[in-house]
Amino acid sequence: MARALSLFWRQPFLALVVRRKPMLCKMSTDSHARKVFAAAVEAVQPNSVVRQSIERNGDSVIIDGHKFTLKRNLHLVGFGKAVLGMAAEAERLLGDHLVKGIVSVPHGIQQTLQQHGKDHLLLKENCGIKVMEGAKHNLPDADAQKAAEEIKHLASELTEKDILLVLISGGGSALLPAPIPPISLQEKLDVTRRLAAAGATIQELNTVRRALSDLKGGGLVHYAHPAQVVALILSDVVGDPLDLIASGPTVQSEVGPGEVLSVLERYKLLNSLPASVNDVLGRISQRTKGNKNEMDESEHVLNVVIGSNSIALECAGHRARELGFQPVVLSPRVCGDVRSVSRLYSLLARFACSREEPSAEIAAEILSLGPEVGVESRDLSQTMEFLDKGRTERWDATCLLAGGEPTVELTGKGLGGRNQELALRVGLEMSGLELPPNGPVFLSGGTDGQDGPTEAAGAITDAGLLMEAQAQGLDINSFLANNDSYTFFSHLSAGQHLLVPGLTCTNVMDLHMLLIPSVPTDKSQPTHQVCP
Ligand SMILES: Nc1ncnc2c1ncn2[C@@H]1O[C@H](COP(=O)(O)OP(=O)(O)OP(=O)(O)O)[C@@H](O)[C@H]1O
Ligand SMILES: O=C(O)[C@H](O)CO
Repeated sequence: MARALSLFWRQPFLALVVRRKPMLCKMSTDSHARKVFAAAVEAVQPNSVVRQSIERNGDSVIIDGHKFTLKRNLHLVGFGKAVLGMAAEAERLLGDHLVKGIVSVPHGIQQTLQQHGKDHLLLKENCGIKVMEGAKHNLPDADAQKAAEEIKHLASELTEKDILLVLISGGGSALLPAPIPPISLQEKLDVTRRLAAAGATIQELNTVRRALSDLKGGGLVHYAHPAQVVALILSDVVGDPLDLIASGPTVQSEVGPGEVLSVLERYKLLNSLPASVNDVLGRISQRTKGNKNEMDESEHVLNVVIGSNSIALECAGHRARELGFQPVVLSPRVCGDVRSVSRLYSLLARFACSREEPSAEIAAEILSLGPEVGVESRDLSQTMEFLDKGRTERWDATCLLAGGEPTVELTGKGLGGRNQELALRVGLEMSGLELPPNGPVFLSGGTDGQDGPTEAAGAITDAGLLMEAQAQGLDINSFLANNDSYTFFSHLSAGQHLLVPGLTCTNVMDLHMLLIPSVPTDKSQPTHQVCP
């Protein structure tokens, strides 16, 4: 068996320190999962990521190893759901050199932050940064368009002596709408809505948005030229692609018209586009990419990712270690259909908890899922190697962490989100397996604190889910068929499985966690743990 597995694993064993701690019961594991999730969210708070990325040194500032001289020449713009807290911290650190600023933030956010006691993420009155709220329900609207116009105006007045600090986070696309004339805001919105409804990914959506917008795809840099542009980015896209996060206003788009047209064709929109959109797409086809102006403009830009899913996973790992788990990070790029993703986690649970050597078939199935769920074979192999070591060396507990953004194909009309649906599916799949009764526990949560249109961020499940649901007269499969995971978890055990952290003020996609207890390899040993 070991030989069979070694065919799949090419990476050397990781050096590990094995510690002995008391075995965990399921209730405490559940609370540990919540603590680890909280640490992940804490690591990517907008104010702390900005604080960590800006080094102030008298009248100069160092960002990502680059030094800039401050001479009352700093201007600030921002757009995105987490940008207010980022701007508040930037103002605290650099406010004495700030000339003017404008941030475009979600409708109602200031009031919400106040109500949640998050005053440290709000800007002081008269601080020189104008806060413009818009994009109700995450959709571009006239208010967001006005903010985009003011941001464009601010950028276009800058000279080579100026620095433009650009704060970017998820939701930035809707908060910076600047359709290229003659496209109207409504026409642009209709195109993106139809693409989204047809199942286009965020990469595809933003490929099209960039082509129809004056500020996206490097447009903002164009207006700010010749000023120095420094963009601090909180990433909410798998793989942190600079040109796609908030549709890349500070990154010259390398994508030609062919790619834009092929997205529109893929979702059968090509023959039903408004004349204005066809007009703009036609003009883009004639524009030559990589011309001298664009190269000059790019030389004045520094783009830095200051917060991401990887950073959240790293800090989650530290917290897990403090709580007595051996952490292992699978990948920050988990995506694909929620069914394949749930299959992956239930297989990993089975693999880790096997009382005998796990079979080569499980390992092979895990590896075969890789391409569907966006995880490299190397990462899967390393993780299995780690889990196998934990199993054979009888570690007290292991914490497998991953992140990303799976997708749900909506077929029902229920209330739920991809995290709750994933947790429900993993719980259901684990219920059919022979697993120790004290674990594993699975958590899936959106780091923004909101999973789909629900007040929960996600849910926590384990192998006892099916029995628990049956005892309470809840039929998991009918809830799943109706995409009604939130309703299911609200009814189950008075909502105890729901993860409800409230407003987190950040967003670096989702976090997945599998907490795996120590598994006795000797069959004679009991597996039941009693909670104190
Ligand atoms: N009833 C449901 N069950 C399962 N998934 C759902 C349901 N309703 C919506 N979703 C999924 O939730 C996702 C939208 O979630 P959410 O509102 O958390 O946005 P998001 O993708 O995290 O965007 P943002 O980064 O802007 O917050 C969509 O992918 C959608 O398929
Ligand atoms: O604003 C957007 O385009 C999405 O949140 C991805 O960054």
